[in-house]
Amino acid sequence: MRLGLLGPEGTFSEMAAKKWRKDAELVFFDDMELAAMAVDEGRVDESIVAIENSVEGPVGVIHDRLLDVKSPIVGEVVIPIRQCLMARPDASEIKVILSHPQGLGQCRKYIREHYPNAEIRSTGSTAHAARLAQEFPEMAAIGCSASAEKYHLKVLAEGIQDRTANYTRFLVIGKNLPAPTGQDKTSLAVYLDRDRPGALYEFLGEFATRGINMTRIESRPSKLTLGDYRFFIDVEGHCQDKVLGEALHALKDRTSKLKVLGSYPVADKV
Ligand SMILES: O=C(O)C(=O)Cc1ccccc1
Repeated sequence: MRLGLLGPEGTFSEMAAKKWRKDAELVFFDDMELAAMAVDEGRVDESIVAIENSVEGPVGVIHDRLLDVKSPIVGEVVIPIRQCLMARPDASEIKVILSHPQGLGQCRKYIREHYPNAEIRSTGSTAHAARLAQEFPEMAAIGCSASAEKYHLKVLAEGIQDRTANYTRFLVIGKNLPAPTGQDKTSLAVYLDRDRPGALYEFLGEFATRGINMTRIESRPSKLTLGDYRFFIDVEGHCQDKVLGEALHALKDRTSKLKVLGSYPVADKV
């Protein structure tokens, strides 16, 4: 089983990948979008990508990318995120702080208070930041303690995220839709006619009237014009469940621009 993810070694994505599947062969990509597309391209059997964080919010590019990905979402993994600041053991004064935009966004307060004059630079991943900090003594990286170990860096501070409770949810993209388990979630993307009052209300009404619980709604720009959006919606249930199946059927009659991204078992609570 080949599992694609954001690299290099030592990312939070690797932590999530190991939680999802202990024995997979990990295939690292330079950015998450490449990992998201890798199943469609036949490079891997599954991919794992971050979709949202409890402090910093959605990973926009992955939402947008899911519109083109043909392979279904087959699972989700939630992991706690504890951010560390790390630098070479012989680090000089820290002039530059590096991390993935999600890492920087989760530690804004810490950076502002402790390194108000540092230059902030975003990198492809937290492990990529650690790898750079290994080369330059004036740089520090924000990432997980595993990457400090991996790149022989000293942890200068631990648990520096703005909120102690900090969780990231990852999606697994795979080849085949898993069978219903009774504890599932379905992810959808929809583009609605914005010039009609009540379009979203009516759309969501198909769930509400059937007693289907919505667990998430996210809007993303359609990229067509300003003020035009797509909605990413998660609801409880599997698309092959009777009631949700009926709701989806009714919705497909309402709009041709509905994509079922996948149905998958709800992640274990963390
Ligand atoms: O860069 C990483 O380590 C990732 O896997 C992306 C990410 C970054 C910060 C928090 C969660 C996921």
